[in-house]
Formats: sequence, structure tokens, C-alpha cells
Amino acid sequence: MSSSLASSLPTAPSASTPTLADIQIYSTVRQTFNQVWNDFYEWKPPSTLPLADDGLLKAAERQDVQQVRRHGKLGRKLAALSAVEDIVSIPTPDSLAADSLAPARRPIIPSSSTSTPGGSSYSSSSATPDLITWRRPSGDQPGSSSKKLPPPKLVQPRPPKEGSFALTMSIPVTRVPSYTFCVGGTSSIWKPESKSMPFIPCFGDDADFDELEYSKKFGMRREFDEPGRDADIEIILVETIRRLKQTNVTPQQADSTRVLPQPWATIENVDLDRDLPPFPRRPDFETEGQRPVKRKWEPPLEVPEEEVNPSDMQDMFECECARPGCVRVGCTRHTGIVDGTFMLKYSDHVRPEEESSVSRSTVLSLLNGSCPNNCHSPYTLSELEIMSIKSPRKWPEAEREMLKSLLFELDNLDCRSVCVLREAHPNRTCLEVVLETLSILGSVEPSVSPAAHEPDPLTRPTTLAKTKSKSFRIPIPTAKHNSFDECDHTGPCVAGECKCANTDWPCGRNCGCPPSCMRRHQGCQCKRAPRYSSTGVKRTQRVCLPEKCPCRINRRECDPELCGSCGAAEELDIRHRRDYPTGRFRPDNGEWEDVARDTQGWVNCSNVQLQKANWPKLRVGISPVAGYGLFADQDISSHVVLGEYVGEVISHLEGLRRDQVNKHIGRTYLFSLNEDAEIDSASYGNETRFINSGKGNEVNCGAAVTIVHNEQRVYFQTLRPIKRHEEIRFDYGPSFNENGSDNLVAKQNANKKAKR
Ligand SMILES: C[S@@+](CC[C@H](N)C(=O)[O-])C[C@H]1O[C@@H](n2cnc3c(N)ncnc32)[C@H](O)[C@@H]1O
Repeated sequence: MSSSLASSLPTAPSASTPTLADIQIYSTVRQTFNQVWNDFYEWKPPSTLPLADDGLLKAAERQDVQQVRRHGKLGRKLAALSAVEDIVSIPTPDSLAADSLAPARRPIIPSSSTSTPGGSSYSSSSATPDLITWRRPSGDQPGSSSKKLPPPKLVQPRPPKEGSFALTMSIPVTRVPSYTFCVGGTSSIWKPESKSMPFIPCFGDDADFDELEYSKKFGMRREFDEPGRDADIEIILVETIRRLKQTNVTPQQADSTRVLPQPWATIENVDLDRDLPPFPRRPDFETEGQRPVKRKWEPPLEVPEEEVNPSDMQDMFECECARPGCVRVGCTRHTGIVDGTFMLKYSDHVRPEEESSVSRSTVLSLLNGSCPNNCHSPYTLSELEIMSIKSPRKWPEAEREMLKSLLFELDNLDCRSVCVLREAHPNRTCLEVVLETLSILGSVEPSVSPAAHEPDPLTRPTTLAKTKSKSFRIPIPTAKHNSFDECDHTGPCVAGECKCANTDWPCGRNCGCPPSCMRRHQGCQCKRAPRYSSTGVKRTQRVCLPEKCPCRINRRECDPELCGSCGAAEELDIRHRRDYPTGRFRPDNGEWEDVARDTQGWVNCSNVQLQKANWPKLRVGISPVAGYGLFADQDISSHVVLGEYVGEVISHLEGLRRDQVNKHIGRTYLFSLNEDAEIDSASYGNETRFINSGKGNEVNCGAAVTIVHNEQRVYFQTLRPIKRHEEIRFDYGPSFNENGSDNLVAKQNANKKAKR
């Protein structure tokens, strides 16, 4: 925000004196922009309800007041920073209106400057008798906390220079947002690394933030010099334009003031281009007169069934993830916008057209078979391999290219194809062709035992130990494991050939290897049970128990397509859900009427929590610990999954950059996922981002990683029963220092002292 804000600070229009109309337009645009800005950051999530506990409530209120005071201090700092040299008094639309309509309300300011409780201040020269103050329209912000802001520090005006002209304004801008806006989402999304510095609210005007140091990490490329991509500012600007449209300011006039960081047309395009979340409105906006409107249950929108036509199918195909193996439509996990282009994350998965589907190990394993011409049979495979590595004979480029192109046309290489290749090179022996083929297919690779092609129980990869019939003790991914990359190759899944084997991950459902692959997770064979026994007794048993279900043992959720018998598919099917409302909607009172529940049914798989996403009631509230926190809104028993930690999946490098900003604002939303990636819920996530840290008895939930369709996902689970209104807290671990922000301030103070 900083730079845009800085650029939007008033510049001396010119040596010529502006007309009254210019000044009015300038004031309207500036005032609207600031108003929207303040409204945006004063917003609190509607789910923020008062705490039931009196003591906690008071503590939380004290925290809130302190936070508002801190904002006030920062605002005063900005006021001091934005002091400009020459100040003259200028009539504002407000004052003009006050003049004409209610002369008695006209502010009388004998000299220098004044400020209003609303926070805006206006400086005027003692030399000018026409003294003006700039007020915020008081009726504009019902319940706004801006009243609590102390008046900003006033800037002492200097006498204006002869013929010069400048505006000054010291509106206390909310420097540290009380609630950072976050786009809500139900599943994590992959975020490519930022190529340029993202938009940072307000920091450029803050002496404590080393913007230069931060910019260097992005090679001095700044996103706000490019078309903006920051949700906060985009929402603010779109709303500013919407409000300006209600005044008589035209786009050209607004652009000429240079108050808004982007031209009007660009902002309008942003609104068209992006699916922006709506401008956050305080719940008190939803009032009819003085009485808050009680929202009623609204039936979901009905989507009429459409006829499918072939061109739609083509569109559907375009929506599918381009990553081989991923079956999600509109997948955001493996695709993303990089430099304005839609790109695959795993670009290495897309086999370039010129690349051969024939691999070195295939050649080696097939050469083991009998050659009809018996031309390369005198040599053993290992001899052939050693020969190709030790004495690589490079053919002339043209001849090599020809062999290459022939090789790439072959879908499968067998002994006969080697002979075909040889036929295309009549001057070469079959052995020479074989050796050159090996040299083309790759230089030094880990040696592959041809026997691996037909897996022998004894030579099976050591990570696999057979347990029960279909269940293998496949490697359990831990935090040390890299993100999963589905394998896509020919031949057996062995290290050197298979990405899964390389990273010690089990092969997944969507991997390219055959279903018979021994490294593949096969799902479980647990049995679902009828809810009532033949004697009519209700069953309390659970299906897919932690110590019995192979999926649970391997720390993964059941896969509805792999685990046929446990009822995972039925559990995920909304019609079979126990909590599926069985009542009917009564339009006369707008409520659901319960009807007798169907007593039939089954006890299904209990290992699909993240896929089902049916969480207990939680709410965001002001926390006595730090800022906002997450609270239980119902009694919750032990071992209940509270929710998934959702956010942007970013690399550690991107995490390091973001940490610089986090350190400055004293809050972080980064969660380390594995050796490759972190989840950041600073600007995209769900309510679990508000879980604060605790120690010892304060801790009531823990975090764990599970695998859903071969993807690592983080979830929170209660460690003990939690009472309604209790704050949810988990131990962030030893690396988190609760006084981190204090330490940062201490460090900055020490740095300043050292500089002096
Ligand atoms: C994931 S956020 C938690 C939500 C945060 N309180 C908010 O208002 O957005 C983590 C940040 O909260 C603060 N925090 C969490 N637990 C804390 C604690 N026990 N003591 C001090 N600060 C804490 C730290 O600033 C930390 O970086």
C-alpha cells in the first residue's frame, strides 16, 4: 500500500492556482478514498461475537482499546511524515456547504490549524481569514471505532511562498489493520513464487520497515508498478469507484486529481477481470432503521438442469487439470497464473513432444531377451552398460539426429525395433546402434537391475514390508517428506526411474504405473456394518479403526474409489450422511421442521473427515491471548477433528520473503508442511488461521498431517474435551517465541542506538 499511498498523497498541483471546482473534486476523491480505506480496515468479521465469560470479555475489550490506541499513534506518525512545506487554506465542499446551509456551524479557527474528533485535520494559514475545517460526515459510520482515535498530531504551518500552492492533509490512516482481510477457501491452493514485490499495506511510510531490503529480495521488481494483484487494494479501489459514481465526479476528473493509485479505467477492468470478494460490510449495515435484521434461512438457489452439448464437453476438457493423473476439474493446486500466463506447476510432468517414451532401463531390460539376429547377445547387460558409459562413442551429429528421431517415433522398444534402427543405419553394427541408443537415452543413471522388471518378493524395494493380504507397510510420509509428485514412466517403480520411489512415497491412485505396482497403496478392506443389529440394538462400533485400518496405519484418509467395503463413498455421499437434514422447509416461518429420522442405514467409514469437512461449530472472537482467536461455539469432545489448515501452498523461499513482512507486523500465518512447502493463510484461508499458541494446560488441540489422494493436508484435532466459549489453542512449537514482536521492537531499538 505504501507506495500507492505515497503516490496518492497530494502533490502540488502546479504553479497556477486551481479553481474552486478543482479543489472540490480533489476533496471528494480524496475523502472518498480515505473513507473506504478506513471502512475496510475497521471491518471486523461478522462472526466476532462478545465472549460469554465476563473476565475474558473485559480483557479482550482492554486489548481492543490498546490496539486502537496503537493505531492512533501510528496515525500521528504518518501525520508528521506527511507534513508538506507550504500550506494555504482552501475551502472544502464541506465547509462551503456549512457556509451556505448553516452559518452557525461554520468552524471558527482563529489561527494555525485544527482537527476534528473524526480524525481528519486541516491546516490553515493565520494570514487567511477564510478558515476551514474538514470533517468526516458523522452519520457515515455507525458504530465506527474511529471515534476512539485520538486527534492526530498537528502540523505547524509555515507561511506560503509567494504564488505557490499546496494541499496538506493528515488523516490518521489505520496503519496496522485490526483484521487482515482474508479470502475464504475450503482447500489449499498452490501459489507460484512471486516474481515481484507484492503490495504491502502502509509499510513504505513506516520508518521501521526496511522496504529497500525487502525489495532487493525481488530484484527490485514491484507488483504495484505492474497491474495490481493485491486483493486488499483492489477491493478498496473498486469500492472507491463505486462510491464516486454516486457523486458527480467523472472518471477524467478523478484521474486528473491523481489521488487514486491507478487510473479509473484500470480499476474498472480489475473489477471485470477478477472475482473479487465483496467489500466487507459491518453487520450494523444490515439494519432496517435501528433494528438489526434477523437473517432467515434461505433455500439454496436452484440450478436448472442443462442439456449437454458437445461444445460444452470441449470446455469441460479445458477445465481439467493439465497435470497427468490429476482428475480435478478447475484444479488450482497444480495450475496457477505465473507472469500473467496460466501455467502448470509440474511443468516437468508434461512430456515435451520431442522426448522419447523409451527409457534407458527399458532398453536394457529388453535387450536381455533373445535377439532374433543374435547380434548383441554375446554381451551381458552389465557389460553393455559399462561399455556405453566408459567408451561413449558419439556418432556424427547428422547420423545421431537421425537415430534420435527414429527412436522418438517408437512407442515401445523391443529387440525387433533395435534391429529396425540398425536397418536404418546399414553401415553400423547392431551393437553400435545399441550403444549409441543407450548414450542418447541418458548418460549416467543409477544402475537398474533387469530383474526389477519382474518383481521378486526377495528383491522388492526394502521400504515395503508385507503385512496383511492387501495392506503394505508403505512408507509413511512425515514432515521430512517432499511434496508428492505422481510418477509417470514406463517400467517398474524403482529408484532412479520412479519419482515416488526416489522420494520414498508410496505410489498413488493416479500414478502412471500399473495397478499391480507393489508400491501402490491399495486401500483398505474394512467392512461397514448395518446401524442396527438384527435384534434392533443400535451399534456403536466405528469402521476403519486407527490400529486396524491399513489406510489409517499409513496415515491417509480412505479413498472412496479404492476402499470399496468400508463405506467411504457412502459416507461422502450427502444423501447417506447422518447429519443430512431429514426435515422439510416450512415457508410460513422460514424454518426447518424435523421429521422422524430414517432409522435404517449403515455405520460407515470414520476415516474421511477432511474430505467430508463437517466441522464442529467454531467462531472467531477477540482473544485475550493475541489479536483474534478461535473459540468453540459448542461443547466438543476429545479426538474430534476441528478443521483443516487451509491456505496458499508456497515454497520455503517465498515463505522467507513473507516472513520479513510477518516480522514487521508481528503476526505470522505460516505453517510448515514438509521440506518443500509451507501453508500461508495470511490472505487466503479459513477460520483455523486464528488459532493462537499455548503451552502446557492451555493446549487443547494438536495439529497433524494426513494424506488425502496423495496430498499432504494439515488438520487440527482436540486433545481433550473443550467447553463452549473456550479458546482453541495449540502449541506452535519451540521455534515460536510468544514475545517475538516485542523482541523485534527491542532489536530495532538496539539497532537505532547502535546507529547513533
Ligand atoms: C496464526 S496467527 C493467530 C491469530 C492472530 N492472533 C490474529 O489475530 O490474527 C499467529 C500469530 O498470533 C500471535 N500469537 C499467537 N499465539 C500467541 C501467544 N501465545 N502469545 C503471543 N502472540 C501470539 C502471534 O503474533 C502469531 O504470529
